[in-house]
Amino acid sequence: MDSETLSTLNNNIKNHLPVQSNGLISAPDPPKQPFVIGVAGGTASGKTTVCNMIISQLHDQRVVLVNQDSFYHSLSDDTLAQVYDYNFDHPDAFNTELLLSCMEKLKNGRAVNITNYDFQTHKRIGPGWKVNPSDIIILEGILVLHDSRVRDLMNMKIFVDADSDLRLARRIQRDTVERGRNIQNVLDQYARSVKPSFEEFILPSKKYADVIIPRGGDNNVAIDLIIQHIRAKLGQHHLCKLYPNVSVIHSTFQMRGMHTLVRDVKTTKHDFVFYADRLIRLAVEHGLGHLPFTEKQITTPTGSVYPGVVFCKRLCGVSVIRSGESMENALRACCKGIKIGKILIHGEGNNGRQLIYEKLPADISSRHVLLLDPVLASGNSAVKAINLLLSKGVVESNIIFLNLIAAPQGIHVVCKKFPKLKIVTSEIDVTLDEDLRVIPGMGEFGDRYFGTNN
Ligand SMILES: Nc1ncnc2c1ncn2[C@@H]1O[C@H](COP(=O)(O)OP(=O)(O)O)[C@@H](O)[C@H]1O
Ligand SMILES: Nc1ccn([C@@H]2O[C@H](COP(=O)(O)O)[C@@H](O)[C@H]2O)c(=O)n1
Ligand SMILES: [Mg+2]
Repeated sequence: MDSETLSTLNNNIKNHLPVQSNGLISAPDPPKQPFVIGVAGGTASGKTTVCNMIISQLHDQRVVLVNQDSFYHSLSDDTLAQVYDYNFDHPDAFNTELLLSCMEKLKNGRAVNITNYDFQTHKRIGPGWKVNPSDIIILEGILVLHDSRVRDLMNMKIFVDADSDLRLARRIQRDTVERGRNIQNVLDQYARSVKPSFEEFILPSKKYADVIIPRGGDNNVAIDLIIQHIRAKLGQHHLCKLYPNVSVIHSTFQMRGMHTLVRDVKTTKHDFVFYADRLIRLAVEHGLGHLPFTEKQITTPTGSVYPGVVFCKRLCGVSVIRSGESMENALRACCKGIKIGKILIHGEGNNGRQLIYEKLPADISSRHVLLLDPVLASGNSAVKAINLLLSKGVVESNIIFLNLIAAPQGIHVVCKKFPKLKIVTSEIDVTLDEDLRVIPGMGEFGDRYFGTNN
């Protein structure tokens, strides 16, 4: 790339990002994308039944269901003449390109038109229905976990499992009643293409599932867990829309696994520290990603020019004693020689919080501050700590508040009072209990981390 192209490229990037008065470029916020759940499984395993149960129990218009059936290719008259040879369970039976483009549009906040599919005429039938972009998209169908491009759109992958004899029995019953078939048609099609394709394409896709639901719609425990998870996601989406400065680290099942260990009351101190440290490191890295940067072109050992950026240097950490101190090592590991200040606030419940101790860098007003506290509960201590930083001259928009978990109540309190500050957390919990403890939470973080609990 010549330097002119490079400079045009840099200017193009720069023109789309907020540039501060000091020339620093602010890191862009990723768009808040919907949470996509894929539900696969063999025919008549109960996919549609499970999805309908989830949707009716959620009773929330922010959830939308998209069926892979709507993307079956319509059969031409020639193919229709030999429909008994046609394999409706092969990946090629679907217009996956169209499905991908519809899902991409929905993910990017655009409405799409989706046609219905008629299992009797084997054709897509118009005019279809308008699907609005929603916070949760459930994509259901036999082969939704088969294609890696479709899988990559998903945040959660479910496989509905059911015994194959039961599936065949249900299919015979359903297809003779609802899909205009007779028993012989169903049995022939099952032996010729449904069963072989299940074994070749559908069953192997089970390995990609994050959650397997044995016994389909009869498995109320699994369905309840999924509903709880979706409710938590909906609450999170609501808060992130309300407060654009709240950033929740993208949830992966690795992260959920770490949260499961850290939150589990049975986890030993050793494991708690190990997994809390992993989560803290992620929160710190994510928080650093929100700092502004300056551009810098460098030359690589191959003689090529690389349009790089330089980290923001005027940084400091401030830990809220004691649990915030658990985050200091991760910050030091990421930012060599970083200055770290401390604040101790005392007080419980809704009664006034008191500042007991503070030790902050003398030049803190000219720095970006990473405020460290693993748990944001009521927000009372956070408000006290942030007010102290502001009284020292720190610019509100230069504060990034790093947490592992945050209660919605704490987020409301902090974001309403300090709309320019950024909160970075790895999970938003459900609520606070009457003692202002985060629920489900992880208990007294400091005690568990430093081993001072009983
Ligand atoms: N748990 C269940 N108990 C009894 N019948 C069920 C159950 N789950 C599904 N069915 C029935 O089995 C048939 C296939 O279920 P469906 O949800 O359409 O499966 P899929 O979408 O996986 O093909 C339907 O007629 C449905 O009513
Ligand atoms: N024209 C068609 C299209 C599909 N099928 C069968 O439907 C099954 C997928 O739907 P499920 O609700 O059972 O998941 C699939 O196994 C196809 O064989 C069909 O028979 N005719
Ligand atoms: Mg179905």
